[in-house]
Amino acid sequence: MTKAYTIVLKLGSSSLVDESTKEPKLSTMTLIVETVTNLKRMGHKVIIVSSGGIAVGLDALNIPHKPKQLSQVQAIAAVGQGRLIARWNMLFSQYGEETAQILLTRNDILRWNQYNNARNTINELLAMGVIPIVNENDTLSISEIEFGDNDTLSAITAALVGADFLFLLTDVDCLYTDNPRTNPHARPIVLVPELSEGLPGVNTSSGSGSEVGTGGMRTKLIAADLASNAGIETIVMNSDRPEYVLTIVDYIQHHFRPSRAAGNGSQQRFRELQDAELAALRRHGVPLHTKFLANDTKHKLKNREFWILHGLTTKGAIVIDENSYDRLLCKDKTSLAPAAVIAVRDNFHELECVNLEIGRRLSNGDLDASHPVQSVGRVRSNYTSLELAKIKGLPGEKIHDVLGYSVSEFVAHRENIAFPPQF
Ligand SMILES: Nc1ncnc2c1ncn2[C@@H]1O[C@H](COP(=O)(O)OP(=O)(O)O)[C@@H](O)[C@H]1O
Ligand SMILES: N[C@@H](CCC(=O)OP(=O)(O)O)C(=O)O
Repeated sequence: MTKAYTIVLKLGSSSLVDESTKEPKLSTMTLIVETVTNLKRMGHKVIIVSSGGIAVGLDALNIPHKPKQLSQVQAIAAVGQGRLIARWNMLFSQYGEETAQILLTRNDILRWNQYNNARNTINELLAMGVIPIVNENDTLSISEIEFGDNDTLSAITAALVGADFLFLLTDVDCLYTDNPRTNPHARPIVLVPELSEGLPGVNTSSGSGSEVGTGGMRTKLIAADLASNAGIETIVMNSDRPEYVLTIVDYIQHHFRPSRAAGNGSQQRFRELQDAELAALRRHGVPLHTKFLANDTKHKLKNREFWILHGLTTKGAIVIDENSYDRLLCKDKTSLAPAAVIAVRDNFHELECVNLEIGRRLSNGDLDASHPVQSVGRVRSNYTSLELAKIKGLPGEKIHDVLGYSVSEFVAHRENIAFPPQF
């Protein structure tokens, strides 16, 4: 291996804790520590996203099942997170490696400078040779500010630091056509060139396979989609042989020739793609895993766009007309004027992140309720929903006349508008 990569390794709870006894899987953790140490010695930078705080807390407090009450879960996480990080520390210290704990909620990346601070801190740790270990701050997290699952958090972390690879280590070998725990006929999916085209014949609806996991394969697909949008390749693999991370990185670098342009195609084409890649894996002695290819540079989101689309929680919606949307998309990149706005939905404060939707305008200027609206992107609005309801449809110069003040002639400045990659 020659090129130095930045690699995010996400470990699910079921990989770190026995799902029934809740006892630590120390042998797996040791293998992970060895793998991370080896990757570091090869010149790669590694960030761990470690689940397991709640599962470890359940074990420490002798509580058999995760309670429903939020405050109890938060208390359990406070106990478990300390133990979890102590375990990682103890194992890494055997190899002379230093670790750092980073606990995040969406509140911590609410402002652009906070998001950048988080990046700077992680980069500084990497430069110091320290291994950052990230988890959601479950003790303080409530639904409004939570990432919800560590698959999503790991994708956001990977995008934050501009990683090359995101490895989701879990308790199955790869993505299958169906849950392999319940369907013995489920077939492996080893290559996904284009997640946005959907996955013909793949069912991930059964959720988590273990009592300690969150989200199952569904949240891994969401994470892969986010990472792909940020230009990061995602790999789903089994955590029982973490040293295979090295084999897989080596295979991707030296043997795998991605052809994302081909897309997934029809169900028949998709199956052929799987057969061809399975044969290649066997030929090169590479273990089963799923590769989700990344968007190319042209279709990859810039940092700030990623932050607006995926880092921030969204409230309400601003509905604009199609022509205004086309103007926002075009190359000269205009800002969003109040004249474009047809309707405002739900309540939001200024500079909160709001869904941007397109709808049809009736001749009286109102929204045509008989026509479906379509979500197209997100904006950070300069005005609250109440203010916008008063100034919608007006030219920017009229804002002062109506409100008695004007923060800006635009509803949202260009830098606060983001769209998913356009293919
Ligand atoms: N199509 C599928 N392919 C593979 N696994 C699936 C699929 N659908 C559901 N699953 C379940 O997803 C589980 C992995 O997710 P999860 O339990 O959340 O693990 P982790 O704790 O590693 O995040 C598997 O154990 C499996 O039961
Ligand atoms: N933040 C939580 C884990 C949440 C989560 O997504 O769990 P998992 O599906 O096991 O990766 C914890 O530390 O217990």
